[in-house]
Amino acid sequence: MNTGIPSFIEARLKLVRADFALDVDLQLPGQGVTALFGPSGCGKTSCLRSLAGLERAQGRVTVNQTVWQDDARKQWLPTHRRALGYVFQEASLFPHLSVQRNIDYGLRRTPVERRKVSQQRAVDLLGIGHLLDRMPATLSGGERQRVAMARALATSPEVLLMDEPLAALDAQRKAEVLPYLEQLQRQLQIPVIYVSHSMDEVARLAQHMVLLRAGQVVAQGPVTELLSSLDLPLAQGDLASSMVQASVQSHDAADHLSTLVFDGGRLQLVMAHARAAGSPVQLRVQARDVSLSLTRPEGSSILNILPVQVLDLREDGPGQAMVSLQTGSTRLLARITQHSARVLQLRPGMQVFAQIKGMALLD
Ligand SMILES: Nc1ncnc2c1ncn2[C@@H]1O[C@H](COP(=O)(O)OP(=O)(O)OP(=O)(O)O)[C@@H](O)[C@H]1O
Repeated sequence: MNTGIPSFIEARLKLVRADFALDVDLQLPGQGVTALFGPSGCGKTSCLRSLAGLERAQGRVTVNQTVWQDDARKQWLPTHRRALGYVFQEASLFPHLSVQRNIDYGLRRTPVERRKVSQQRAVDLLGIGHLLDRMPATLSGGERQRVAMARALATSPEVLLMDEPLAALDAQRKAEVLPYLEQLQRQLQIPVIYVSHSMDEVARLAQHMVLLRAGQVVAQGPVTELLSSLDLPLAQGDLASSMVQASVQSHDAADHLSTLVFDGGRLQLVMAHARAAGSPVQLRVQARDVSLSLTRPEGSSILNILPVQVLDLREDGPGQAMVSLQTGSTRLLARITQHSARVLQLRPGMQVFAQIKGMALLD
């Protein structure tokens, strides 16, 4: 949405290669995580490298109203003069320097008056205090990546650019690093642009998303909106899902059942480990796990039944229909058969009941 107020990051970039052209116009927020998302080869890395000045795209880039590049005015800041931190897929630490000295190296680049994140803070946030004397070759992949993030943070960047920082890690190491990324995001006011092709990662980390395809922006906006927009490929097919931001209201220890509240109602979820009342909880609800009925089902084993309004519906492959739904400000998707959509005579604006058969806890 163009409000006339400049976004924190504005980038108009064109890059032409033999078999590929990047042509994007980005307006990105100054807080939270923005995911650059799309299929392999769509230009995510090229876009990130162009923002950093590691790739010589044509156009204009401003960050917090500082011009990083403006070809019309022949302005170009080289990468080392852009206030950014860059984290690559494979941690690129200096092998001959200890963890401490790797971090010092990042810090030296930052003039004292621009230092907002102390070295101690960066070390604490990434939980690497016990690793400072170690050499990079002795670290696990996950630890190396945490050090790389701390080094990037210690430069007090205006923006952190991360190119699939978890891609080289196995599932267990990923699970180890993800909480640090979340922590970093919650505790600091530094916006992160995060390249990923994993929807799980995006759903868990990002609030904002740029959807790329063949070098072009298909859509950009809040993740929850893009996920449930029936015009976009994310809300199509068997893997479509929506997100619910909730918080814990109470926990029944006997049944391990937590009651969660969100803008749109209440949900109940079995949680092995109780969380304190008020704790935030992020849920992913798959469209195929949501069914619809015209009246509130009685005597069902399904715990979560919500009154919702039908926003829109589309055919979604042979015999299937995708229905977008709203309750409060929360959007849900239901993937049902076209037969059922016809029998229920579903139309935009109708009030129905959504039964949620399952949901995944994302954090
Ligand atoms: N240095 C290069 N020289 C020539 N072509 C390149 C170069 N780097 C990338 N490309 C091409 O540019 C296109 C975009 O690549 P890019 O790496 O930006 O995509 P991506 O979305 O990040 O992909 P992936 O998810 O696989 O990492 C691809 O067609 C790729 O083959």
